[in-house]
Amino acid sequence: MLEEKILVNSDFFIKTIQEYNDRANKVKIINSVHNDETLKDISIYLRIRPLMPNENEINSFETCFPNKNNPYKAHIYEPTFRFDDKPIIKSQSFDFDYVFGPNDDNKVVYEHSIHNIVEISLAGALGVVLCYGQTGSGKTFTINGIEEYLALDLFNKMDKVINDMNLKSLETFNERPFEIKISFFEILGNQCYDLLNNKEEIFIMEDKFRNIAIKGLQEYDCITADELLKYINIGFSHRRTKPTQKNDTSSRSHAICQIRIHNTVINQANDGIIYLVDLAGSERHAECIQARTLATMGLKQHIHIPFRNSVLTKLLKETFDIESCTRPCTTIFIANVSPNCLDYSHTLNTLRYSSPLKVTQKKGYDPLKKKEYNPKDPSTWEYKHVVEWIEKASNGAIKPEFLVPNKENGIQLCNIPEMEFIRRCLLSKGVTEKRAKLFYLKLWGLIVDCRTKQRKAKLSSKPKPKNTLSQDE
Ligand SMILES: Nc1ncnc2c1ncn2[C@@H]1O[C@H](COP(=O)(O)OP(=O)(O)OP(=O)(O)O)[C@@H](O)[C@H]1O
Repeated sequence: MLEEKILVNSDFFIKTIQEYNDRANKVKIINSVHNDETLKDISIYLRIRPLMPNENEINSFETCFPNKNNPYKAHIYEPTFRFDDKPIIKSQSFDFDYVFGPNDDNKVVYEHSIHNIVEISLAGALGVVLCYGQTGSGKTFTINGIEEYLALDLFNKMDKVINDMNLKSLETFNERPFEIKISFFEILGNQCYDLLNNKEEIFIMEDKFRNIAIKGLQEYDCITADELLKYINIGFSHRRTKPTQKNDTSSRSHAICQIRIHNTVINQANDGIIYLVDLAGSERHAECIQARTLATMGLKQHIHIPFRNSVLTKLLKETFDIESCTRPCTTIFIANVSPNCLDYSHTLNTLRYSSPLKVTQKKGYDPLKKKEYNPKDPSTWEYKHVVEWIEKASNGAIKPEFLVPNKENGIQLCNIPEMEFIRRCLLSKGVTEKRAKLFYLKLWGLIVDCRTKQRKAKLSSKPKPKNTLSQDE
């Protein structure tokens, strides 16, 4: 058996991989254009777990490593054999928005990749964290750890946000400006079950206005971080698991923790939502993410996003369907892998699948190149156009100095979450919450119209079959 042969030759492989890896770490980084500080629409991270004690016992060794000098690169080494049975190594490298190594604990993962989501969802945005990978690669370990830090962070950050948003100055301020509600459910094939309500069946449905609603789901109000954590732990303990060779408690379903943040001071605003998703292995959602990242890259042809094909992607439609999404949305995709030599082919699959999801711009695409000004497309507006639009569209009622105090351009204006947008509008004298909400919808009407026109234009420019992603199955 190949596995036995690999383990028998482990001394050779360990030594050779070490040499290869030392060499890979010495390669100079040229023109690396990563910027960790900016919160992108979609970020793709890799997490390599440590070897487990039971793997060490059988003489297993590591084949996947983060680059020591370039945190955006990972290397994988295939232990294999020549035709004459001589052991050899083949190496490959993959790029990510960041690579977490076996020594990075959940706190590091949380602080580096997730914590920004808390602030934006308190301001009304949508934040989605998806963990993906083969069985036993550390998905549940990661999402569980993130949930614990997030629960504490959410309650800690509330005071800061109340001050930053100046909520106390609003007439409608009350003692509990944010209500935090949690629900926890699992998706098993096309069926969904409420993990906080005796696994009752629930239904994810799309109404005729294409809004998604979950029928039958119980939500629990949490006053403290401890309460939030208590529900998270109950949800996890009720999840369907089955022992596998790799993992005694392998998950068979997607587990989704939904945290809804309702702002009681600015009632008109949509709630901020955080989804934490522990995925059972399936590639349908990754296909949607892939199509979604392509859709943001300025490609000429229309990219079809097959989000209606699974219950999960239907639920997370706003994440995937950039044309109908009416609020800022941030998605964090964490690919989890095992470094164990015996998991080599699964790990390579995950790397091959997830690394290209990272938004790599098309040749010749320059995100900094100025787009030609179009009064109907906010993404082309400079600050002066934003000011013009605010004054004209609000008949002078909303003061640009309050809505865009940092001289925001059109893209930045569209990225202001709803609650924050409404709050800024309320700083102009005489503006009511309802009027502020209508003004927000006016802006998003423009954005959606513009996206729809772009899609139609792309559709009419007849895509070449080899580049399209339009087959649903
Ligand atoms: N980064 C890590 N550090 C330490 N231990 C880890 C790490 N990642 C995973 N583990 C351990 O590895 C084992 C498998 O992890 P986990 O259950 O999270 O895998 P999984 O990908 O969710 O598997 P499945 O899909 O079968 O549910 C667990 O015992 C977990 O504690």
